[in-house]
Amino acid sequence: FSPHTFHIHHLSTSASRSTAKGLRPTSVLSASRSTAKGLRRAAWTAGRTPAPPPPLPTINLAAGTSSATIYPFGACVTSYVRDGFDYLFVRPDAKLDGSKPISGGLPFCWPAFGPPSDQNAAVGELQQHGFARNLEWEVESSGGSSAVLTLAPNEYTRGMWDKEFKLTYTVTLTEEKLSTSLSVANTGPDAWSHQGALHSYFRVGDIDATTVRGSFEGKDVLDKVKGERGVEGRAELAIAGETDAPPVAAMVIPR
Ligand SMILES: O=P(O)(O)OC[C@H]1O[C@@H](O)[C@H](O)[C@@H](O)[C@@H]1O
Repeated sequence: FSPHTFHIHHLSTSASRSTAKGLRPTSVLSASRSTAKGLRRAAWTAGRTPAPPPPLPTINLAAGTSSATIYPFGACVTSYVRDGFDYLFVRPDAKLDGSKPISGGLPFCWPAFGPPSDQNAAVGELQQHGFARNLEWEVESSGGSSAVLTLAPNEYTRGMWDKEFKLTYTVTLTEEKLSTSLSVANTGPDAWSHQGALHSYFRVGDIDATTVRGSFEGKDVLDKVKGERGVEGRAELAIAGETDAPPVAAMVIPR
């Protein structure tokens, strides 16, 4: 068994009530890209309301022989074990101390997915992936096989994004299935646009035997490894090397 991982972005936008979905696999980052990412992340986390001191608290769910682990930090499900197999993957270099978002499991990108852009009605200059992954969520209820977590604005979010909202994330485990549901409420008087993406890390047993099917064909993609835009010609993706090519439409809600 050799563990590999790929991300799958389940992405939706709500700018014009349209939705966009994108699937994007990736593997190991090159050193220079990783360094650049680290610097951007450090700038982003400076000034954030601190996470609780490590070790971060976790919520453990159980249903029969299945189990799941959730970090209220980022409302991130980091483990889902069924029949002895953990379907989720946490990157070996992931930080689990609140110093940066958790790179693993089912992290949330909200209220933005793509990088800062003056073309983007939803996010403007907001940091790529938004701020929901950077914050400790409230645990509204937890026990046995389900948990409900919420996130509301604070000084940190208002400093970047002056919108009023309430996010409610419900995680439910049964012996056969893990279900997650995110509800986004606008609690203020003004309309706003946003994007939400589950930046999922799945564990796979054999990357050479893995393909990802989705509505990729004909989509403009930004190939971040090659540093160029292109059009995806395939409907089913095999992973032959480092892959980081999100669909362009998923990254920006046009103004
Ligand atoms: O924030 P994380 O979980 O470390 O994920 C980072 C990845 O996020 C993706 O959205 C980007 O396309 C990648 O370039 C980047 O490496």
